[in-house]
Amino acid sequence: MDINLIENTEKLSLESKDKKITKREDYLDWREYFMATAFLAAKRSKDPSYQVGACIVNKENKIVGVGYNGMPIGCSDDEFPWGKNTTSKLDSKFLYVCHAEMNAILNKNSSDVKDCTIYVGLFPCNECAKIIIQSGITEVIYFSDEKGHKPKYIASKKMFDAAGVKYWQYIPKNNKIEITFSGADWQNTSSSN
Ligand SMILES: O=c1ccn([C@H]2C[C@H](O)[C@@H](COP(=O)(O)O)O2)c(=O)[nH]1
Ligand SMILES: [Zn+2]
Repeated sequence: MDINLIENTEKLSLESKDKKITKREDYLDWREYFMATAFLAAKRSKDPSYQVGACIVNKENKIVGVGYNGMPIGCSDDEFPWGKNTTSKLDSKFLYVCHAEMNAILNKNSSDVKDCTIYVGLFPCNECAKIIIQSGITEVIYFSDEKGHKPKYIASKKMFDAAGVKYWQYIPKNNKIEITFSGADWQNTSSSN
């Protein structure tokens, strides 16, 4: 083989080995990751009208609790009611459903949730606001405030303001985050080693 060709091939392969590999840039940032976790949890909800998820995060960016709105343990999703406008209040979901925020707090895997942030799909109602305040959570990041005009939700804001709990609306960078189970994503980018 031509000696120049061999030298050039070796030089080329050295150059490609030395090329600096940089990090991926399209990774989820922390906030996207936590709000997406709340949205994923909401997919577990059986409520036909609102599926709400919540994700609690500590100061070290560790998830310490996740929850969604659902019937209490032992109360069958098939036997307890999901309706709202029922003749008897006893037959409506309102008396039974555990809210996402309450479930996330009760599901905590740490000793407490003091100074944590809660990510929620829907701004918390007054009952959840009370539990959030009493649990020591100091920040609420919510996606939708579509019930914000209702007295319950106005009461939440009054309580958060009085208790010094910060709250603000999350505006997503991406409208969609896709999860592909096939693994094709990394097969296209990994090296042959
Ligand atoms: O702070 C909240 C407020 C509401 N939810 C849940 C409870 C219900 O399952 C739905 C709301 O349904 P409506 O039909 O609008 O009453 O959302 C919650 O988890 N956390
Ligand atoms: Zn609530």
